[in-house]
Amino acid sequence: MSESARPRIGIIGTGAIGGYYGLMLARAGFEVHFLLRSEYAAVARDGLRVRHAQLGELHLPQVNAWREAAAMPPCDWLLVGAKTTSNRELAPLIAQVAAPGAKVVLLQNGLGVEDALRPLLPASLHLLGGLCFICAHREAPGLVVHQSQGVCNLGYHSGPATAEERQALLEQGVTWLREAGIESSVIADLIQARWQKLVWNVPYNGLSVLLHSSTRPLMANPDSRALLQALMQEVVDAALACGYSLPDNYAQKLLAYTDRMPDYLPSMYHDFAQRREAELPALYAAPLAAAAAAGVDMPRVRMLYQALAFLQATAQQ
Ligand SMILES: NC(=O)C1=CN([C@@H]2O[C@H](COP(=O)(O)OP(=O)(O)OC[C@H]3O[C@@H](n4cnc5c(N)ncnc54)[C@H](OP(=O)(O)O)[C@@H]3O)[C@@H](O)[C@H]2O)C=CC1
Ligand SMILES: CC(C)(CO)C(=O)C(=O)O
Repeated sequence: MSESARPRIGIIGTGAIGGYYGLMLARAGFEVHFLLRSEYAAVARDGLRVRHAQLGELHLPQVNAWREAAAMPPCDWLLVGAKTTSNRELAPLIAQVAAPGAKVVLLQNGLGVEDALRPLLPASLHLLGGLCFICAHREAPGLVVHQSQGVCNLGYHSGPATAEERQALLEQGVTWLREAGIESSVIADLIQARWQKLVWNVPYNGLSVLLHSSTRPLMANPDSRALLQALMQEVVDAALACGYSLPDNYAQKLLAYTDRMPDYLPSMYHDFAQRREAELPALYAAPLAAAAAAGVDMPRVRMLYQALAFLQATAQQ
Protein backbone atom coordinates (compact mmCIF):
# COMPACT_ATOMS: atom_id res chain seq x y z
CA MET A 1 0.00 0.00 0.00
CA SER A 2 1.45 3.40 -0.95
CA GLU A 3 1.44 6.05 1.82
CA SER A 4 -1.49 7.92 0.28
CA ALA A 5 -3.67 4.87 -0.53
CA ARG A 6 -6.66 4.91 1.74
CA PRO A 7 -6.07 2.80 4.84
CA ARG A 8 -8.18 0.04 6.31
CA ILE A 9 -9.39 1.38 9.64
CA GLY A 10 -10.19 -0.57 12.80
CA ILE A 11 -12.26 0.91 15.61
CA ILE A 12 -11.25 -0.68 18.90
CA GLY A 13 -14.17 -0.01 21.21
CA THR A 14 -17.31 1.25 19.50
CA GLY A 15 -18.98 3.55 21.99
CA ALA A 16 -19.79 7.25 21.62
CA ILE A 17 -16.40 8.26 20.23
CA GLY A 18 -15.59 5.07 18.31
CA GLY A 19 -19.09 4.94 16.86
CA TYR A 20 -19.11 8.61 15.86
CA TYR A 21 -15.72 8.77 14.14
CA GLY A 22 -16.02 5.27 12.68
CA LEU A 23 -19.39 6.05 11.13
CA MET A 24 -18.16 9.37 9.73
CA LEU A 25 -15.18 7.61 8.10
CA ALA A 26 -17.32 4.76 6.76
CA ARG A 27 -19.88 7.10 5.19
CA ALA A 28 -16.97 8.87 3.43
CA GLY A 29 -16.07 5.56 1.79
CA PHE A 30 -13.28 4.32 4.07
CA GLU A 31 -13.20 0.59 4.85
CA VAL A 32 -13.93 0.55 8.57
CA HIS A 33 -14.11 -2.47 10.90
CA PHE A 34 -15.69 -2.10 14.32
CA LEU A 35 -14.78 -4.16 17.40
CA LEU A 36 -17.79 -4.34 19.72
CA ARG A 37 -18.64 -6.00 22.98
CA SER A 38 -22.03 -5.45 24.66
CA GLU A 39 -23.59 -3.85 21.55
CA TYR A 40 -22.33 -6.41 19.03
CA ALA A 41 -25.65 -8.15 18.40
CA ALA A 42 -27.62 -4.91 18.04
CA VAL A 43 -25.12 -3.35 15.65
CA ALA A 44 -24.67 -6.51 13.57
CA ARG A 45 -28.46 -6.68 13.21
CA ASP A 46 -29.55 -3.04 12.89
CA GLY A 47 -26.38 -1.16 11.96
CA LEU A 48 -24.92 1.92 13.57
CA ARG A 49 -26.68 5.27 13.95
CA VAL A 50 -25.44 8.74 14.84
CA ARG A 51 -28.03 11.39 15.64
CA HIS A 52 -25.92 14.27 14.39
CA ALA A 53 -26.53 17.83 15.64
CA GLN A 54 -25.99 19.32 12.17
CA LEU A 55 -26.45 16.43 9.72
CA GLY A 56 -29.50 14.77 11.25
CA GLU A 57 -29.93 11.01 11.57
CA LEU A 58 -27.00 9.14 9.97
CA HIS A 59 -27.38 5.40 9.48
CA LEU A 60 -24.78 2.83 8.51
CA PRO A 61 -26.98 -0.18 7.80
CA GLN A 62 -24.24 -2.67 6.92
CA VAL A 63 -21.48 -2.60 9.51
CA ASN A 64 -18.25 -4.62 9.49
CA ALA A 65 -18.98 -5.61 13.09
CA TRP A 66 -16.68 -7.97 15.00
CA ARG A 67 -16.96 -9.56 18.39
CA GLU A 68 -13.46 -11.06 18.32
CA ALA A 69 -10.34 -9.07 17.51
CA ALA A 70 -8.67 -12.25 16.26
CA ALA A 71 -11.22 -12.53 13.45
CA MET A 72 -10.74 -8.96 12.17
CA PRO A 73 -8.68 -8.28 9.04
CA PRO A 74 -5.36 -6.50 9.63
CA CYS A 75 -5.92 -2.75 9.87
CA ASP A 76 -3.55 0.08 8.96
CA TRP A 77 -4.99 2.64 11.37
CA LEU A 78 -6.52 1.59 14.67
CA LEU A 79 -8.67 4.16 16.45
CA VAL A 80 -9.06 3.21 20.09
CA GLY A 81 -12.45 4.44 21.33
CA ALA A 82 -12.59 2.46 24.58
CA LYS A 83 -12.18 4.18 27.92
CA THR A 84 -8.58 4.52 29.18
CA THR A 85 -9.40 2.03 31.94
CA SER A 86 -9.64 -0.72 29.28
CA ASN A 87 -6.27 -0.11 27.62
CA ARG A 88 -4.32 -2.77 29.48
CA GLU A 89 -6.76 -5.53 28.51
CA LEU A 90 -7.02 -4.17 24.96
CA ALA A 91 -3.25 -4.11 24.28
CA PRO A 92 -3.01 -7.73 23.06
CA LEU A 93 -6.12 -7.26 20.91
CA ILE A 94 -4.65 -4.13 19.33
CA ALA A 95 -1.46 -6.04 18.51
CA GLN A 96 -3.58 -8.81 16.97
CA VAL A 97 -5.51 -6.49 14.62
CA ALA A 98 -2.58 -4.26 13.67
CA ALA A 99 -1.18 -4.58 10.15
CA PRO A 100 2.63 -4.30 9.98
CA GLY A 101 3.62 -0.70 10.85
CA ALA A 102 0.06 0.20 11.85
CA LYS A 103 -0.81 3.52 13.46
CA VAL A 104 -2.59 3.16 16.80
CA VAL A 105 -4.48 6.31 17.83
CA LEU A 106 -5.81 6.72 21.38
CA LEU A 107 -9.01 8.76 21.02
CA GLN A 108 -9.05 9.33 24.76
CA ASN A 109 -8.85 11.98 27.44
CA GLY A 110 -6.27 12.05 30.19
CA LEU A 111 -2.57 12.17 30.86
CA GLY A 112 0.03 9.44 30.45
CA VAL A 113 -2.26 7.11 28.52
CA GLU A 114 0.22 6.52 25.70
CA ASP A 115 3.08 6.06 28.21
CA ALA A 116 1.08 3.33 29.96
CA LEU A 117 0.16 1.49 26.75
CA ARG A 118 3.50 1.81 24.92
CA PRO A 119 5.38 -1.00 26.72
CA LEU A 120 2.47 -3.37 26.01
CA LEU A 121 2.61 -2.83 22.23
CA PRO A 122 5.13 -4.11 19.67
CA ALA A 123 7.87 -1.53 18.99
CA SER A 124 7.04 -1.62 15.26
CA LEU A 125 3.68 0.08 15.83
CA HIS A 126 3.28 3.85 15.76
CA LEU A 127 1.43 5.24 18.78
CA LEU A 128 -0.52 8.47 18.45
CA GLY A 129 -2.91 10.49 20.56
CA GLY A 130 -6.17 11.73 19.08
CA LEU A 131 -7.69 14.57 21.08
CA CYS A 132 -11.42 14.73 20.47
CA PHE A 133 -13.37 17.93 21.10
CA ILE A 134 -16.90 16.68 20.88
CA CYS A 135 -20.03 16.23 22.97
CA ALA A 136 -21.48 12.77 22.31
CA HIS A 137 -22.90 9.86 24.25
CA ARG A 138 -24.41 6.42 23.73
CA GLU A 139 -28.17 6.64 23.90
CA ALA A 140 -29.05 3.02 23.15
CA PRO A 141 -27.25 0.00 21.63
CA GLY A 142 -25.93 1.14 18.25
CA LEU A 143 -27.15 4.73 18.70
CA VAL A 144 -24.79 7.64 19.39
CA VAL A 145 -26.20 11.07 20.08
CA HIS A 146 -23.93 13.87 18.90
CA GLN A 147 -24.67 17.20 20.57
CA SER A 148 -21.93 19.47 19.24
CA GLN A 149 -18.39 19.88 17.87
CA GLY A 150 -16.38 16.97 16.46
CA VAL A 151 -12.73 18.02 16.10
CA CYS A 152 -10.12 15.26 16.29
CA ASN A 153 -6.50 16.47 16.44
CA LEU A 154 -3.58 14.08 16.01
CA GLY A 155 -0.21 14.04 17.76
CA TYR A 156 2.64 11.53 17.55
CA HIS A 157 3.74 9.80 20.75
CA SER A 158 6.27 7.11 19.85
CA GLY A 159 7.28 4.53 17.30
CA PRO A 160 9.65 3.85 14.46
CA ALA A 161 9.12 7.09 12.47
CA THR A 162 11.81 9.76 12.10
CA ALA A 163 10.84 13.37 12.91
CA GLU A 164 10.19 14.01 9.22
CA GLU A 165 8.15 10.82 8.81
CA ARG A 166 6.11 11.69 11.91
CA GLN A 167 5.02 14.98 10.44
CA ALA A 168 4.09 13.36 7.10
CA LEU A 169 2.19 10.58 8.85
CA LEU A 170 0.24 13.05 10.99
CA GLU A 171 -0.58 15.23 8.00
CA GLN A 172 -1.81 12.16 6.14
CA GLY A 173 -4.07 11.18 9.04
CA VAL A 174 -5.43 14.73 9.29
CA THR A 175 -6.16 14.75 5.55
CA TRP A 176 -8.14 11.51 5.80
CA LEU A 177 -10.15 12.77 8.76
CA ARG A 178 -10.95 15.96 6.86
CA GLU A 179 -12.07 13.87 3.86
CA ALA A 180 -14.62 12.36 6.23
CA GLY A 181 -15.89 15.82 7.25
CA ILE A 182 -14.01 15.77 10.56
CA GLU A 183 -12.16 18.93 11.55
CA SER A 184 -8.57 18.01 12.36
CA SER A 185 -5.08 19.48 12.84
CA VAL A 186 -1.63 18.22 13.70
CA ILE A 187 -0.69 18.55 17.39
CA ALA A 188 2.88 19.79 17.78
CA ASP A 189 3.28 18.69 21.42
CA LEU A 190 0.97 15.87 22.52
CA ILE A 191 1.64 16.16 26.26
CA GLN A 192 1.04 19.92 26.20
CA ALA A 193 -2.23 19.32 24.34
CA ARG A 194 -3.28 16.66 26.87
CA TRP A 195 -2.67 19.10 29.76
CA GLN A 196 -4.61 21.78 27.92
CA LYS A 197 -7.62 19.50 27.42
CA LEU A 198 -7.50 18.45 31.08
CA VAL A 199 -8.18 22.04 32.11
CA TRP A 200 -11.73 21.36 30.91
CA ASN A 201 -12.13 17.70 31.84
CA VAL A 202 -10.78 17.84 35.40
CA PRO A 203 -13.39 20.30 36.72
CA TYR A 204 -16.43 19.43 34.61
CA ASN A 205 -16.15 15.64 34.52
CA GLY A 206 -15.72 15.33 38.27
CA LEU A 207 -18.15 18.04 39.37
CA SER A 208 -20.86 16.70 37.08
CA VAL A 209 -20.70 13.47 39.11
CA LEU A 210 -20.30 15.01 42.54
CA LEU A 211 -22.95 17.70 42.11
CA HIS A 212 -25.11 15.58 39.82
CA SER A 213 -25.24 18.41 37.30
CA SER A 214 -24.76 19.13 33.64
CA THR A 215 -22.71 22.10 32.44
CA ARG A 216 -25.46 24.76 32.33
CA PRO A 217 -26.45 24.57 36.03
CA LEU A 218 -22.78 24.32 37.00
CA MET A 219 -22.08 27.51 35.03
CA ALA A 220 -25.16 29.38 36.26
CA ASN A 221 -24.55 28.99 39.98
CA PRO A 222 -21.92 31.46 41.31
CA ASP A 223 -20.46 28.96 43.80
CA SER A 224 -20.01 26.11 41.34
CA ARG A 225 -18.73 28.55 38.70
CA ALA A 226 -16.10 29.84 41.14
CA LEU A 227 -15.16 26.26 41.97
CA LEU A 228 -14.84 25.37 38.25
CA GLN A 229 -12.54 28.34 37.75
CA ALA A 230 -10.41 27.54 40.78
CA LEU A 231 -10.02 23.90 39.66
CA MET A 232 -9.10 25.06 36.15
CA GLN A 233 -6.47 27.42 37.54
CA GLU A 234 -4.86 24.62 39.54
CA VAL A 235 -4.52 22.54 36.37
CA VAL A 236 -3.11 25.51 34.42
CA ASP A 237 -0.54 26.14 37.18
CA ALA A 238 0.38 22.46 37.35
CA ALA A 239 0.86 22.29 33.57
CA LEU A 240 3.14 25.31 33.78
CA ALA A 241 5.15 23.74 36.61
CA CYS A 242 5.55 20.64 34.44
CA GLY A 243 6.93 22.80 31.61
CA TYR A 244 3.81 23.18 29.46
CA SER A 245 2.48 26.66 28.95
CA LEU A 246 -1.14 27.23 28.03
CA PRO A 247 -2.82 30.21 26.36
CA ASP A 248 -3.11 33.39 28.48
CA ASN A 249 -6.21 33.62 30.69
CA TYR A 250 -7.02 30.07 29.72
CA ALA A 251 -9.49 29.42 32.56
CA GLN A 252 -11.50 32.51 31.56
CA LYS A 253 -11.43 31.42 27.92
CA LEU A 254 -12.72 27.95 28.78
CA LEU A 255 -15.55 29.38 30.88
CA ALA A 256 -16.59 31.51 27.91
CA TYR A 257 -16.25 28.44 25.61
CA THR A 258 -18.49 26.41 27.91
CA ASP A 259 -21.06 29.22 28.09
CA ARG A 260 -21.43 28.81 24.30
CA MET A 261 -21.79 25.00 24.47
CA PRO A 262 -25.15 23.22 24.69
CA ASP A 263 -26.02 21.79 28.09
CA TYR A 264 -23.78 18.73 28.39
CA LEU A 265 -23.16 15.79 30.69
CA PRO A 266 -19.49 14.73 30.42
CA SER A 267 -18.63 11.11 29.74
CA MET A 268 -17.64 10.48 33.37
CA TYR A 269 -21.18 11.33 34.44
CA HIS A 270 -22.43 8.51 32.20
CA ASP A 271 -19.80 6.14 33.64
CA PHE A 272 -21.04 6.69 37.18
CA ALA A 273 -24.68 6.59 36.11
CA GLN A 274 -24.12 3.25 34.33
CA ARG A 275 -21.89 1.94 37.15
CA ARG A 276 -18.93 1.59 34.78
CA GLU A 277 -15.37 2.13 35.98
CA ALA A 278 -14.52 5.84 35.67
CA GLU A 279 -11.33 7.23 34.18
CA LEU A 280 -9.96 8.40 37.53
CA PRO A 281 -6.35 7.26 36.89
CA ALA A 282 -5.89 9.18 33.62
CA LEU A 283 -7.96 12.24 34.49
CA TYR A 284 -6.95 12.72 38.13
CA ALA A 285 -4.25 10.39 39.50
CA ALA A 286 -1.79 10.94 36.63
CA PRO A 287 -1.96 14.77 36.59
CA LEU A 288 -1.79 14.86 40.40
CA ALA A 289 1.31 12.65 40.32
CA ALA A 290 2.94 14.71 37.55
CA ALA A 291 2.22 17.94 39.44
CA ALA A 292 3.58 16.46 42.69
CA ALA A 293 6.76 15.38 40.87
CA ALA A 294 7.15 19.00 39.74
CA GLY A 295 6.70 20.17 43.35
CA VAL A 296 3.13 21.46 42.96
CA ASP A 297 0.05 20.47 44.89
CA MET A 298 -3.48 20.76 43.45
CA PRO A 299 -5.51 20.65 46.70
CA ARG A 300 -8.93 21.19 45.14
CA VAL A 301 -8.24 18.65 42.39
CA ARG A 302 -6.97 16.18 44.98
CA MET A 303 -10.12 16.61 47.04
CA LEU A 304 -12.28 16.11 43.96
CA TYR A 305 -10.33 12.97 43.11
CA GLN A 306 -10.64 11.57 46.63
CA ALA A 307 -14.39 12.21 46.66
CA LEU A 308 -14.80 10.50 43.27
CA ALA A 309 -12.64 7.57 44.39
CA PHE A 310 -14.88 7.19 47.45
CA LEU A 311 -18.03 7.23 45.31
CA GLN A 312 -16.55 4.69 42.93
CA ALA A 313 -15.46 2.36 45.73
CA THR A 314 -18.82 2.51 47.48
CA ALA A 315 -20.71 1.98 44.21
CA GLN A 316 -18.73 -1.21 43.66
CA GLN A 317 -19.56 -2.63 47.10
N1 LIG B 1 -18.12 11.07 24.87
C1 LIG B 1 -17.52 12.22 24.58
O1 LIG B 1 -18.18 13.18 24.16
C2 LIG B 1 -16.04 12.36 24.72
C3 LIG B 1 -15.24 11.32 25.17
N2 LIG B 1 -13.87 11.49 25.20
C4 LIG B 1 -13.00 10.38 25.62
O2 LIG B 1 -13.14 9.34 24.66
C5 LIG B 1 -12.91 8.06 25.27
C6 LIG B 1 -14.11 7.16 24.96
O3 LIG B 1 -15.25 7.71 25.60
P1 LIG B 1 -16.74 7.35 25.18
O4 LIG B 1 -16.81 7.08 23.73
O5 LIG B 1 -17.60 8.39 25.77
O6 LIG B 1 -16.94 5.97 25.97
P2 LIG B 1 -18.09 4.87 25.78
O7 LIG B 1 -18.28 4.25 27.12
O8 LIG B 1 -19.26 5.44 25.10
O9 LIG B 1 -17.42 3.82 24.80
C7 LIG B 1 -16.42 2.91 25.16
C8 LIG B 1 -16.59 1.69 24.30
O10 LIG B 1 -15.48 0.83 24.42
C9 LIG B 1 -15.99 -0.50 24.44
N3 LIG B 1 -15.03 -1.44 25.02
C10 LIG B 1 -14.38 -1.36 26.21
N4 LIG B 1 -13.62 -2.45 26.39
C11 LIG B 1 -13.80 -3.23 25.30
C12 LIG B 1 -13.31 -4.52 24.91
N5 LIG B 1 -12.47 -5.20 25.69
N6 LIG B 1 -13.72 -5.03 23.73
C13 LIG B 1 -14.57 -4.35 22.95
N7 LIG B 1 -15.08 -3.13 23.26
C14 LIG B 1 -14.70 -2.60 24.42
C15 LIG B 1 -17.25 -0.39 25.26
O11 LIG B 1 -18.05 -1.54 25.09
P3 LIG B 1 -19.11 -2.03 26.21
O12 LIG B 1 -20.42 -1.45 25.80
O13 LIG B 1 -19.11 -3.50 26.12
O14 LIG B 1 -18.63 -1.52 27.53
C16 LIG B 1 -17.84 0.87 24.66
O15 LIG B 1 -18.55 0.58 23.50
C17 LIG B 1 -12.71 8.35 26.75
O16 LIG B 1 -11.33 8.44 27.03
C18 LIG B 1 -13.36 9.73 26.95
O17 LIG B 1 -12.82 10.44 28.05
C19 LIG B 1 -13.27 12.62 24.73
C20 LIG B 1 -14.02 13.66 24.27
C21 LIG B 1 -15.45 13.65 24.30
C1 LIG C 1 -14.28 19.56 26.27
C2 LIG C 1 -15.37 18.81 25.55
C3 LIG C 1 -16.66 18.90 26.33
C4 LIG C 1 -15.70 19.49 24.23
O1 LIG C 1 -14.67 20.12 23.66
C5 LIG C 1 -14.91 17.40 25.33
O2 LIG C 1 -14.34 17.13 24.30
C6 LIG C 1 -14.94 16.36 26.39
O3 LIG C 1 -16.00 16.09 26.99
O4 LIG C 1 -13.89 15.78 26.66
